[in-house]
Amino acid sequence: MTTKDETPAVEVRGLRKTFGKVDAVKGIDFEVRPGEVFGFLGPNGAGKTTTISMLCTLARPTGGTARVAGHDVVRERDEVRRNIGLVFQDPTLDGYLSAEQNLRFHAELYGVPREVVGERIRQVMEMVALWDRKDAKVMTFSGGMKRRLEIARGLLHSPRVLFLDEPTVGLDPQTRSAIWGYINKLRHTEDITIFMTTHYMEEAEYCDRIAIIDHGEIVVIDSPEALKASIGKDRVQIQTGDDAGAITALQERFGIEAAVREGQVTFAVASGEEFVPRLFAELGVPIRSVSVSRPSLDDVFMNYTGSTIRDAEAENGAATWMRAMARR
Ligand SMILES: Nc1ncnc2c1ncn2[C@@H]1O[C@H](COP(=O)(O)OP(=O)(O)OP(=O)(O)O)[C@@H](O)[C@H]1O
Repeated sequence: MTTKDETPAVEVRGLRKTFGKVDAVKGIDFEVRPGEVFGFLGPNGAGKTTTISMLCTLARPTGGTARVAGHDVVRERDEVRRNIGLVFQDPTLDGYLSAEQNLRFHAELYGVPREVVGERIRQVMEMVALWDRKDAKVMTFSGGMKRRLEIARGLLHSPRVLFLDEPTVGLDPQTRSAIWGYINKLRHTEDITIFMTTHYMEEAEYCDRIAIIDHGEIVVIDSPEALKASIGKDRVQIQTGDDAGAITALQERFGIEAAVREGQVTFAVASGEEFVPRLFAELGVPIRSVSVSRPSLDDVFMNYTGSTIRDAEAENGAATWMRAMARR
């Protein structure tokens, strides 16, 4: 029998952070299991970076506790730091050094034993497909290459938990999907837990579990599949010759609220495919086409927070701007 360490990789109880009058994180609780890819999904300003900063010992909690790799982030800061790797939004690579020199510098900081450092550098650089560029100065790298190098650097000292704050923000879709390729590969090659933040729905899909965070609070935590299933309804979109008539008929005959979205009459219904034959038989308005789709994480976010992630970002952006103006 193998004895697997089941200490949670991250354990958070009542964690809070306030900045003056701003309650950035309002007392959150969650656990991340060893080996999980766990995502924090929320709009800009939701409190994701503040949470990750506390977990990485870069910001001191106002209240509550957090343990990472079994160590308290306030009382055992050094142990936490030894056990984590960080990839943050702002790059901290030295552009004048080569890719390999950047990693050597980091290896010294973290006390990676000399006899293994060369091999380990090669291993992590191969993982992100940068080994053939090891001698190039980092200032010649594209944004995507820099992010890949940062991931390699974050892994160099074989951390137990890798923290990624918006790992693909600002990158083009192709590079984003390449970065995800590397992250997925990691789960097989390294014995590691990954904690990441994102405001991209499609990225949250790659996580084993996600916590949806809004206004400093966790609204719900589960696997993307379970969250989508929890909505319990499919999205049906129809094209008709008479949208207004179709909306009225849906209300009168089926008691369904529908609206025009993206140019099509759209509504939610349990077991969409089974509903379609009834729709054709009973709507009384000609239907040109119909599509049924499973709920997306967009629908999940909307269901649990009452707004779309984009609307929430616009609202948070306005609030941040107003606070900044008030401080002037
Ligand atoms: N140093 C600070 N001083 C004052 N307010 C802050 C500070 N850092 C964050 N905040 C505020 O705390 C709230 C949460 O911010 P945070 O950066 O954690 O959000 P986020 O979800 O990570 O968003 P983003 O993706 O934009 O970083 C916001 O209202 C923000 O304005």
